[in-house]
Amino acid sequence: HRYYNDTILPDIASQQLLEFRHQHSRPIGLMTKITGEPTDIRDTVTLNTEIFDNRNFFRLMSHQDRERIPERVVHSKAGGAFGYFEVTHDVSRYTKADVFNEIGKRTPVMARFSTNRQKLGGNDVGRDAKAIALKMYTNEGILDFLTFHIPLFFYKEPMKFSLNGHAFRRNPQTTLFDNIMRWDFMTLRPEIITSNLFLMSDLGIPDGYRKTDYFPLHAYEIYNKHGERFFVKFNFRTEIGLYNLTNAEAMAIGAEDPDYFNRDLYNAIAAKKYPSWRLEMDILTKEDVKRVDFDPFDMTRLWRRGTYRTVPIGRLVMNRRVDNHFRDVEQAAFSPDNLVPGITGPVDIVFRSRKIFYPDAQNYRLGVNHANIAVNAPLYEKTYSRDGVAPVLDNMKDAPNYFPNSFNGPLPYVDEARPRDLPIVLHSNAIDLQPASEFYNEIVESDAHRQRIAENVASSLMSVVDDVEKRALLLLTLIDVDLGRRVSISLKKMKMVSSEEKRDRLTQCFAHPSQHYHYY
Ligand code: HEM
Repeated sequence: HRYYNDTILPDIASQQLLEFRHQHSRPIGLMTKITGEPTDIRDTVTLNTEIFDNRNFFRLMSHQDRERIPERVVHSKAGGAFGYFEVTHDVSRYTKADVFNEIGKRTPVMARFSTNRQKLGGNDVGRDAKAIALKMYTNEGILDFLTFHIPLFFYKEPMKFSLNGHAFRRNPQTTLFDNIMRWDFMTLRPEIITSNLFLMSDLGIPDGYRKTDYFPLHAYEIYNKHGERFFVKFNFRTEIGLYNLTNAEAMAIGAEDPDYFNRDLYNAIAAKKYPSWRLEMDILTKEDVKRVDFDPFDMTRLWRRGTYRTVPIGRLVMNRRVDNHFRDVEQAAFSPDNLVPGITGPVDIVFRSRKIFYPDAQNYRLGVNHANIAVNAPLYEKTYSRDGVAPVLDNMKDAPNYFPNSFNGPLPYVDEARPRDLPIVLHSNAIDLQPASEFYNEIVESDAHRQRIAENVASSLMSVVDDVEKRALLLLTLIDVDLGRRVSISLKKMKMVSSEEKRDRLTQCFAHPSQHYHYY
């Protein structure tokens, strides 16, 4: 705690303005219009003046009208930081990617830490997928990893992005999170249940962005300089350890400080407790892929233990706060398709659709030249793309704008090692509850944990109509009879609460919408 006059400032984040004044003992310069004209002090007020003659007023106000750009359709709320990635192990046997070769090599990175279902201004501590979007400024271009803190994805049918997104976000009339919508959709598309059981478990609310693992989820194809290919899943393992919040802790924190995750990230870096992760990859060879008895490209399931080997690659360390959130975090544009030689990328249908939709969203949100915004810019770039809305930077000046040309415009190179064909992956559309059952029986470590999952599920079923509830109980029983039984008993107990108490609960739950809505 620091004192300022009589005010106690609770943490480093609250001292940001004091820090600024500490660094600048005098005003940092003359105030100007955005065109640079110095502002006369008479133009800083309009009272009793002719407003149209004010040389400052219109530029200032019309700029404010345009301060907001569209928020991301998902992962709207976030914090960010800069840092580096350092190679600790030689993985050149598996990939020729320059960024992962040469022990000790450091690559600058930027990360955006977000929560999936909250809008800007929402509550960080919701029971929700947390994410890191990581941008590596490598010598061979930008390499992005978009990750979730749970190790599998909601669905394998990309069309579900929009429809699942609607069902799990806000009711279009009430604007509330709506458990009927969620359970209706989930029971009609049961593959979504596995990732949601993860979210209902103790792993569902990590204690801040630093204290959890992150997974890019897809099986990526990578190749070495001899053209040999491997299929890998990358994992970012937190070095500080896994810590989660209980429902009660999350409720209490969320009521006090909905920005708990962003505050923790900011304060930790300021206090030099740098968040860090070990990057490793689980590897299957081409032959393994043919041999295993599950679909390794299906993002709704985990690779079965014992079928792959894990190899460490390096360390990710976030050691610098962003100076300006809008400039560096809101304007950041990530795409899983930002890849480098040595990493061909994922081959599944979800990835193939993501390739299209990230640049599409960013062309809308930031404009077609979003790669020219400082935070997105690669170390080196020479293209034949031209013009469009700002920023165009030098727009490749007077270089030829067509290709091929005989006038020394930029030339392509030959990557001898790059595989010539991509594997074609066809997925089964059968409903497979095995991943959910595996999670419940093999990954969840104790009966007490199974009981907490059942109670979280039951709590979310409290406000669901009978026919959907029946379908949900049937689905849970099909996953595992014990899960169905536990949820059913918990639900009955919760419903037996006297009607007066029940009214109180509901009142509370509306007063703290996070209890039944955000937390699921
Ligand atoms: C069909 C599948 C998916 C589609 C169509 C999709 C689409 C999108 C879109 C349109 C955005 C907003 C981009 C922007 O405005 O800059 C976004 C953000 C994001 N997505 Fe996905 N997504 C999909 C699956 C996934 C998966 C599997 C992951 C994680 C492994 C993921 C992680 C993220 C993250 C972390 C962000 C936030 C990026 C940021 O911080 O700017 N998404 N997604």
